[in-house]
Amino acid sequence: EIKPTIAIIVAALKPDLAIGFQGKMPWRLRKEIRYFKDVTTKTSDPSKINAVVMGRKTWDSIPARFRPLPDRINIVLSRSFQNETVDTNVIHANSIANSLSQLQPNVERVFVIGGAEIYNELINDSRVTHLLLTEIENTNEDNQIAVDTFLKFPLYSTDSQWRKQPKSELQKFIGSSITLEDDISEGDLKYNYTLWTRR
Ligand SMILES: NC(=O)C1=CN([C@@H]2O[C@H](COP(=O)(O)OP(=O)(O)OC[C@H]3O[C@@H](n4cnc5c(N)ncnc54)[C@H](OP(=O)(O)O)[C@@H]3O)[C@@H](O)[C@H]2O)C=CC1
Ligand SMILES: COc1ccc(Oc2cccc3nc(N)nc(N)c23)cc1
Repeated sequence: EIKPTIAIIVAALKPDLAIGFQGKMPWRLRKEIRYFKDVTTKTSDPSKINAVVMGRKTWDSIPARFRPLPDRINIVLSRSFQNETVDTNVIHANSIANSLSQLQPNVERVFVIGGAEIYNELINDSRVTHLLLTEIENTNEDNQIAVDTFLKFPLYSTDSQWRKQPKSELQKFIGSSITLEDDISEGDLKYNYTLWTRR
């Protein structure tokens, strides 16, 4: 059967690729959150739906009134889950493999949305072929951002198998209805959307 594309989607602060602080995101970037919602929700085939995969701790930290993330299948991973559909659009699974075997045929793309433990495992899973990384930079060295959680992604080493794609490839991947701005600034933070694929 056709296998859905599996993409990691994450926003990280360069150069150490920080993503969290005390269980939450270290920043709130309005336009970036809209990009996340639009990219993970939009399908090219209107009869299909996308899925988002997250760790149990990330699910637990979504306020109950805001979960499941709307208009997407929500897959939650926990080692203590059986593999079952627990609610409309909510699937419990104890491995990414099992969660993928439970997907209906109308799923177009699968997005891995966090958190740290899930990211750092799945970046090494060959089924993950795309990385949508929002690269954030702090333009104010006098105002350091508190972080305590990092991606362990081998992106910048010379022998890395991940290659940053040109912006045109990112635009193709997300579709022309989503506008890609460059060097977006919100407060002290400046960020760019990037697409990486395995070489
Ligand atoms: N900057 C960004 O874009 C994002 C940042 N984050 C940040 O990440 C942090 C949360 O990440 P983290 O604490 O690592 O938690 P996660 O959300 O990664 O959840 C971890 C849990 O997922 C389950 N799990 C992990 N691996 C597997 C596996 N192989 N099979 C089955 N279940 C598995 C386990 O659940 P159990 O214990 O039940 O077995 C584990 O405790 C927060 O700071 C959050 O803000 C999160 C998303 C996006
Ligand atoms: C607490 O629950 C959640 C925490 C983080 C999360 O993921 C994101 C939230 C907001 C913006 C996000 N931006 C990018 N590029 N990637 C993500 N995974 C994002 C989704 C749910």
